Amino acid sequence: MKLLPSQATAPKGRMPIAAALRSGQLLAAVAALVIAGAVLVAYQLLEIRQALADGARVQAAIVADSVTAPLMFGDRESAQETLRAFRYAQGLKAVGIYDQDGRRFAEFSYPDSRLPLTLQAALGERDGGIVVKDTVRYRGNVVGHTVLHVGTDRLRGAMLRYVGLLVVASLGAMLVVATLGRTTRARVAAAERKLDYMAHTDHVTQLPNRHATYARLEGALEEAGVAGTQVALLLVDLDNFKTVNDTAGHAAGDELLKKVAAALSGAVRTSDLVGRIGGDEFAIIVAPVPGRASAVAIADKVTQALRHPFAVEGGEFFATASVGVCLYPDDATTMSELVSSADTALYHAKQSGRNRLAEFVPAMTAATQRRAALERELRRAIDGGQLAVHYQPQFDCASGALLGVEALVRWRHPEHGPISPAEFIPIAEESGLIVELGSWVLRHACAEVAQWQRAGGPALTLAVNMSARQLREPGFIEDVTRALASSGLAPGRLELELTESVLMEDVAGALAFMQSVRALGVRLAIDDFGTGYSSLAYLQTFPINQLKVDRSFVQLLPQRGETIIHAVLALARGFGLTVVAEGVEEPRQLEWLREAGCDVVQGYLLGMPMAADAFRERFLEPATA
Ligand SMILES: Nc1nc2c(ncn2[C@@H]2O[C@@H]3COP(=O)(O)O[C@H]4[C@@H](O)[C@H](n5cnc6c(=O)[nH]c(N)nc65)O[C@@H]4COP(=O)(O)O[C@H]3[C@H]2O)c(=O)[nH]1
Repeated sequence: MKLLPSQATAPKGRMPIAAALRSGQLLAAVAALVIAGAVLVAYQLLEIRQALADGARVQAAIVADSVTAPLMFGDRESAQETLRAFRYAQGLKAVGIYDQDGRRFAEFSYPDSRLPLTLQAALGERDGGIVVKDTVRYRGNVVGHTVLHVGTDRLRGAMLRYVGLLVVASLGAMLVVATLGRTTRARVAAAERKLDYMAHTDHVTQLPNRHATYARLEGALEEAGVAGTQVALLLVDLDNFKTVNDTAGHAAGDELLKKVAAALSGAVRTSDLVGRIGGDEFAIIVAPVPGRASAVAIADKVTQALRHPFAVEGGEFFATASVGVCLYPDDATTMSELVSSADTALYHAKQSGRNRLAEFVPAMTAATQRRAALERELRRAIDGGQLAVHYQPQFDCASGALLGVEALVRWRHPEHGPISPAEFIPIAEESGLIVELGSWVLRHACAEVAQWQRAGGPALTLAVNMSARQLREPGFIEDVTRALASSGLAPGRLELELTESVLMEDVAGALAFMQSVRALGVRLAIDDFGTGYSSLAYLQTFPINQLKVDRSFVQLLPQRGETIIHAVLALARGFGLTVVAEGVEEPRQLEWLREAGCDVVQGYLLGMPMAADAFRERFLEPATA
């Protein structure tokens, strides 16, 4: 299944930013409007009430000024006439005049708002309205009082209009805010979707990235745990992706990855998930899977899908893959265990030759752990003085004279004791440590062999093994030059041994490398000859000096293997090369080789690989004594 990044990633229980923003903004806007509205309404209420009271006070004062005479002369009619002018006054409920003793003298009022008979009662009576009083004086003496009673109906009406206006204004403002907010939110949501996509998608292949793939695996395991079903995890590692990147460039590498992603997606069902979890590593999750046989069948389909060449800019490339298969819950019960077991199976698939698939079996774990530990410790061993070079003598087959030595690296682990090069050299090759290790062996052996000669020993040829990785290392030729210069060993005394498979991996590269080596005057030999698949035509092209017949042929002698060795010897003579037979363990093998005309011999019969001191003692000191 192509994982939709948004699906894969929306974390449970978390509100997306846009939604949170939307509800938060709305609440804040409503709260702000309610508070501001309440403050404005309260303020307006006080203002209007104050204005009504002020107006009533002015009117009371006017009445007081105009009723002095009627009061003094007891002219109720004139007073009444004066008050009648208030029939047009808006909001007024009653206006009255009281004499100096506080008795009602005259009044104008509406029927339901009659003023009481006494001033005291009139001042006490408010009925929610506003009551104001003024004093009527004549030459400083109080002659009466005026009282005005103003209703608050107008106040209510004004407030209702004001609140209505406020609500309309607020709704308008909210509409504007909502329109602007919708645009902002749409932008935020789009940015959020983009971020989410980028965070969970591999930008080269557009497949779910490592994070999204493992999130999906976690979900699949949870579901399988509940439903009681099985999940298969397939880890797919491209075999030679680095070479494509190195030789054709990163653009071609990216294009190849895209095509591989499409091929993988095409090889599985749409309900399965394909993700890219590393540079050249993909993961396939099949959930649910009926059983182990189905998982292996899918893995097989995946390797088949990558068996054809892919056309990318810069040529056609093979992107064969190794696949590790692991099943939940049979092989692992947790996600990390499942991933690590699938990784172990992948490692074993690679070990057993590329373009393979391997199912996880528990026995794999111990071997892989040891390998990982050895890789870690080998790094320390190179600088930590745990390595040594041992020397195995090589002799002239006819005369028996010592001609040279082969340098063979040894690792004495502080806890595990000696570890075989057959175990740690492949680890060093895979991890790239071989570059550092090989250059240490080269420097060390050149210095030691040159020193023997300076001490009076014979001029020996030094054979040093080389791995494919060193051949591709740009600084290797400088390493050789430096080792020769610092040791003083003559270039013609150094011989680099390359295996057939190393040469055939990249013929053009190997040829260029060999020409640079030969230009230094250093010799070249093909190691383990006969075990690879060298085309004889290349023997003519490669500037080599010597063939080393593999010990598996020598050990068949004298009853079997004769034909092959005769053929090798004839071939070498034809091309002007010398032949070394390695692995000579028995006198009759030596005898046979001598009679057949082999040039050089090496093997336990003639001398085991030994430490420098032991070698000097046995082979050099008699000569220098
Ligand atoms: N059965 C038998 N074996 C014999 C006899 N004579 C020699 N041998 C063994 O055969 C191997 C010869 O080395 P190789 O084919 O280059 O194979 C080497 C070589 O490929 C690699 N190697 C060792 N040292 C280095 C090194 O410094 N650099 C690199 N790149 N590879 C190395 O490790 C391989 C194994 O090395 P060793 O364990 O030292 O094993 C050595 C040596 O001890 C014999 O008569 N009988």
